[in-house]
Amino acid sequence: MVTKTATATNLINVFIADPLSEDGIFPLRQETDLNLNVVIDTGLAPEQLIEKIQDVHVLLVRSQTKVTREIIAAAKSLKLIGRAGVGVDNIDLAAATEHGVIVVNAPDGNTNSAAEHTIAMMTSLARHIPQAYNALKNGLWDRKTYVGVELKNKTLGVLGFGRIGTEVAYRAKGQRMNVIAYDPFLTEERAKELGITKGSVDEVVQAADFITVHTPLLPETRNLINKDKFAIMKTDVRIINCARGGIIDEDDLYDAIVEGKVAGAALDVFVEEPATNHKLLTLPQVIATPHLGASTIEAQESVAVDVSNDIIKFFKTGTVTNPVNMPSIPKELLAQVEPFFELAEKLGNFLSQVTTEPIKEINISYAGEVANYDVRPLTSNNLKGLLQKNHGDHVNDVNARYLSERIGIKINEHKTTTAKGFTNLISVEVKTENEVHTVAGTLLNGLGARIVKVENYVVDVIPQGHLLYIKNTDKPGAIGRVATKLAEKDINIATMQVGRDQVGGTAIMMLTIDNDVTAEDLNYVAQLENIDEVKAITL
Ligand SMILES: NC(=O)C1=CN([C@@H]2O[C@H](COP(=O)(O)OP(=O)(O)OC[C@H]3O[C@@H](n4cnc5c(N)ncnc54)[C@H](O)[C@@H]3O)[C@@H](O)[C@H]2O)C=CC1
Ligand SMILES: O=C(O)C(=O)COP(=O)(O)O
Repeated sequence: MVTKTATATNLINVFIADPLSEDGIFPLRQETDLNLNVVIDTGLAPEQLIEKIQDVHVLLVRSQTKVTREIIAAAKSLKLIGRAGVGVDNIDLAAATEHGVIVVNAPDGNTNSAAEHTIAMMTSLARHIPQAYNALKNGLWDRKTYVGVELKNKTLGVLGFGRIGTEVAYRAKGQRMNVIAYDPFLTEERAKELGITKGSVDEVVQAADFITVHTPLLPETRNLINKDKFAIMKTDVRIINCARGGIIDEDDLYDAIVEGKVAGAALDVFVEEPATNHKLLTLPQVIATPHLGASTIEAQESVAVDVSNDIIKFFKTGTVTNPVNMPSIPKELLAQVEPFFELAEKLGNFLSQVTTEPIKEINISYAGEVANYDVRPLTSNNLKGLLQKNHGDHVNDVNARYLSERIGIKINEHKTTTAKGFTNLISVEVKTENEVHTVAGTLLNGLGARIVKVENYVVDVIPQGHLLYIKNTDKPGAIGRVATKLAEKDINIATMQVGRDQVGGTAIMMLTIDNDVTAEDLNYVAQLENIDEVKAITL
């Protein structure tokens, strides 16, 4: 993933809107190559935040700050939103993508803390520790009310078997529990390897004595546990939610506890937070913490270090380690496709300057070695180049595909192994209502990028600097006349390539020139005999 980077001298305003570990943001504090201006201002109301982030390039949050569409739209200079944690349900990802703002999170840093908190909550729930503690603090030595249940030999149902779900399962096995889990990505082999059982959602909730959820909050996981699921659970089941409020239907959970189906629930998260006045908190069977799953010194330091490092990496290299709103490019793939990024972008850029009507369709063909790779990042770069003419800096890898589709461009990618004598060849064709244009480029071993075909003509042009694209009728004298006219305008030709379809037919000239040309210069050349079209292209 490569996007436009700020230069080292640019001031980069980093705004921290939620409390982060000071040790965790140490990488930002000690960064000297970048000109970072770090401001910490937490607990702001949305209107205050909107006012303060107009010139902010990076917004750093945890789960409290809701990064809404309005906030993203107000932050005109925003390039990156960093989430010091896992869940990004507090960030409007669609709005971020549309605005070309990359979102990064810290997926690994709080896994252990969240898993430990889940186990602590399960144990507390089984043994009524918070209730007993509360009674004793109030002077009550009550040993009868707080008789608990053991974990040993009980079945723990885990819904969502990602990082945290897996860590919870390891620990539950240490408590000698049986584990049954559901996750769309959990395979039979993996389950076997871990000594757990794989089941469907219904099989999990039916078999379990304790149920813990560890999915993200998504449209598909909202109310994953609802009254239909409570209906098929064992009586006296215990429920734990240290993931997100909303995965379990709160009203249905309340009813299931009151009806005596559910023996108790341990909740770290709620649909509305802060949840100080929640009806579930009135039930003695419910124990709760105020979203503390990730609140350890270690996790907070770790997640803040991870996002801080990603911010620095982004502004230095244009790449990030943990992107959320675009596919992450694995290291090996990045090494393979990165050399083609610039070529792909320039081919798109070239076509945007040749085309005079709105583009309706783009056909990108990858041939030779490059066709063996996942070429989606290259297509993004190509589209970025294509849209830059009209969208300028606003288009980047994050939103190039989205913006192209939004303006109705049909995107087709093809792969073929035959590259017509080249090791690699990227050919791009754009179609408008009345026009079709093509360009193809390659990377020459040790020599860099070359445009090797424009329309149907074979050329050999370095895609850099100022180019003139001239269409003419293949008649003697055309080349000389163009050269003379340009010289009259003090425009120096660095290189010139010519091609034609047949003797006396249509021909093209591709010139690289040392300086930019004005519209008047172009007209001057266009009026020459046998010259049909003159276009200036800057790459
Ligand atoms: N209470 C707290 O402070 C914390 C809460 N969390 C929450 O925990 C969630 C999980 O975190 P990780 O394990 O690190 O994420 P993860 O991405 O490693 O795992 C999530 C798993 O959920 C699975 N999943 C998605 N849709 C599903 C569905 N419909 N049914 C079953 N499984 C489904 C995914 O396949 C994935 O394996 C986060 O999204 C976040 O909301 C995370 C850290 C701290
Ligand atoms: O990482 C997550 O998803 C969490 O829920 C942690 O939230 P927090 O950063 O503690 O507000």
